[in-house]
Amino acid sequence: MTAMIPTTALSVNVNKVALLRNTRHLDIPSVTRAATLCLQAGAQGITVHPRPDERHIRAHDVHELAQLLKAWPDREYNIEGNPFHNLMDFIRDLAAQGMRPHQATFVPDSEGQFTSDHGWQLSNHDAEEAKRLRPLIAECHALGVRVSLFMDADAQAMAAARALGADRVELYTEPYAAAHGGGEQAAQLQRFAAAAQAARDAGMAVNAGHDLNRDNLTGFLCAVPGVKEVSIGHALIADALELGYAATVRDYLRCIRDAA
Ligand SMILES: CC(=O)[C@@H](O)[C@H](O)COP(=O)(O)O
Ligand SMILES: NCC(=O)COP(=O)(O)O
Repeated sequence: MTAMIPTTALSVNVNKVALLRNTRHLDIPSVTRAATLCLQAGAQGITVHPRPDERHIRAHDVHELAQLLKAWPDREYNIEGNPFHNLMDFIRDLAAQGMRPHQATFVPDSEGQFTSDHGWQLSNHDAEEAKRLRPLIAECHALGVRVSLFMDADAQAMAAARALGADRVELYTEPYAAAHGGGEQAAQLQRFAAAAQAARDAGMAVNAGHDLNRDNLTGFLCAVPGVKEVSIGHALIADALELGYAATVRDYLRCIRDAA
């Protein structure tokens, strides 16, 4: 099946399928089967965030999904994680085996972090961290892998992200999701729109993710036009428990289309 190319690509994060699978030694539910069903339903990509504690995605999942994505040449594989922990090893291994991901999303999580809750802080006092990121971004580029930096919606920080060589930023959308439906929603959307514009002005494309769902996705994309990719996991997999993968993915694609 050929995926439609909407303005915004949907990358399904399958972490939570692995989380459920890991509670037994039976290999169900299958992570690769979940990814296949999402791709068959039209998702434009698959995302994983292999955390160092392997609470959900494990090393073999990263490799099996890379193998699977080879059979879907018009779809993208996005691997998220902290490049100072385990992420670079995955990227180097996959590239050495001819299965490089399309995109690496660098996330500043600590080892064992509950879930991602902030983007990179690239202000002057963290110059040391920025210095360590630059060569890793260059290494990804040399391997043919696009780099996206996970960032708070701070317009002022976008030039610094670009100066490190980032191709994209992924805007951390939890503050918008938490404000959705309340008095702060409009102000949050303004912040995100300004940050997205600043990123584009600096020469980067914009991704978004964290706690996006069927209720808040269309509103976000209407207020923040031009987002290249949304990566969605927790809510989408929860919806799939009720609706099935295919119906769920189709409904998220509808949410994206409704914003176009
Ligand atoms: C960077 C980001 O927002 C996602 O990777 C999110 O953190 C998913 O991770 P968990 O599924 O471990 O919560
Ligand atoms: N980059 C965000 C992601 O992959 C999924 O986040 P969530 O939908 O699980 O909150």
